[in-house]
Amino acid sequence: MISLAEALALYPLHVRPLRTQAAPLQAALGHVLRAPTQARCDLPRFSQSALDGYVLTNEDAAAPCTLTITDSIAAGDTGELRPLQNGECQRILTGARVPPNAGVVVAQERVSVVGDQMTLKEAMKPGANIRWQGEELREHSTIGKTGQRITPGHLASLSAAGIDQVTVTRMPRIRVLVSGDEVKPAGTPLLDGQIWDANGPLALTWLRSQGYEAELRYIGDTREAVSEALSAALDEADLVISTGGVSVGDKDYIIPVAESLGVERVFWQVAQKPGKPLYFGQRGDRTLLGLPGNPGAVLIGLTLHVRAVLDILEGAAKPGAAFFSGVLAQEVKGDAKRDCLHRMRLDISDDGRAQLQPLPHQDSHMLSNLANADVLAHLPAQSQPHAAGSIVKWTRL
Ligand SMILES: Nc1nc2c(c(=O)[nH]1)N[C@H]1C(S)=C(S)[C@@H](COP(=O)(O)OP(=O)(O)OC[C@H]3O[C@@H](n4cnc5c(N)ncnc54)[C@H](O)[C@@H]3O)O[C@H]1N2
Ligand code: MOO
Repeated sequence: MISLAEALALYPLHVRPLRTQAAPLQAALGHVLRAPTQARCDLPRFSQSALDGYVLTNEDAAAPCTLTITDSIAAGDTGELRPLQNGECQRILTGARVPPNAGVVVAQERVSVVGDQMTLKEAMKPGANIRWQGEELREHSTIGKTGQRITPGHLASLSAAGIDQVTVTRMPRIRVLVSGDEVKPAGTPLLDGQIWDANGPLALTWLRSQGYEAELRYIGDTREAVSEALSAALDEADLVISTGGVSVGDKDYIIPVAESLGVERVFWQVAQKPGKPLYFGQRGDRTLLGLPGNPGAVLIGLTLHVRAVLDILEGAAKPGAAFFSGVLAQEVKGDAKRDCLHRMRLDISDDGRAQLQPLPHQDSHMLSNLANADVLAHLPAQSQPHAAGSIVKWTRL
């Protein structure tokens, strides 16, 4: 058995990022950038007004004055601009280009206008209310680094800088195999000894919530069924996620069958609770994560292990779940041998402290507390209890 930290450290040593491809920007949301992107223009692209008002020279704006309004410039006007003369100003709208010798823009609320005469009542600071060309960034400067996952805001900033195509990893192909003779899809009538499926919905909707699509297959507990399904999945997918059948029971076929199909084991069994009998193996560039069947173990498998593998496949700079610190609100029993991953409620107090409220029903066959849980707290292996008030790491569920 290896520690959770050791398991997470092994993924980057074995999983290789998928090949890259050019993608139109709009299709790149949620993908990881695999080459830096450079702005194709200064931002702002040209010096422009920040307000609806009047544009004048710095000399005229240095003292109260009355000026003649000679021109009007709107956002989107592309014609030649007439330079300002002393004693003159121009009407200007937000986002419009300023004339070449513009000094300031004054908001229309701060002046009085009679006919074509504009009166400035008080002196203005040079440069006021103009968004200067390149003040945010310069053409060719980097606005996206290799390894960043593209968010809507990042995508918008790339678009504003003239980037319409980016280099990203293609989306990983994922297959989910839910094993167990007892497991039936929700809605199916059950016989004694059968249960409704939790792992299939958990895996598929977790993947969808992270931006991935996957195909799901149910497999019965025979060597032949497991072999046929695993073989097909390993042929088709970059990542195969199975649930169940990885412990020591008579019908736990996932590992022996995978290895008979050429999968090489990297590890089996991680000192984590829940989810101890987790399996990680590879056949060439294909990865198999065999998650233990208890739904609580699947939750940890997805949040920590699948997350890390997907991030590496996509070339993310910081693979794996992001952890933050919080204060444990109540004492929690320790486990001498395994790191515990507890589902908790996160409260941010008025003084800004992240308080973690442990929830009942943490056993690995239980999921009902997820109706109230926001985070997974990582409680390192220790025999003594985790004291109320101690600082622990947590990640979002
Ligand atoms: N002698 C030992 N027995 C077990 C050990 C051990 O170390 N020695 N480990 C236990 C632990 S810890 C876990 S976790 C489980 C994992 O076993 P498997 O991966 O083989 O999972 P299954 O036996 O197939 O299922 C476990 C449990 O989960 C239920 N299950 C399975 N699939 C679903 C599903 N899709 N939806 C809802 N529930 C599901 C299944 O009915 C079982 O109750 O092994 C322990 N045993
Ligand atoms: O590892 Mo199991 O998920 O503890 O019950």
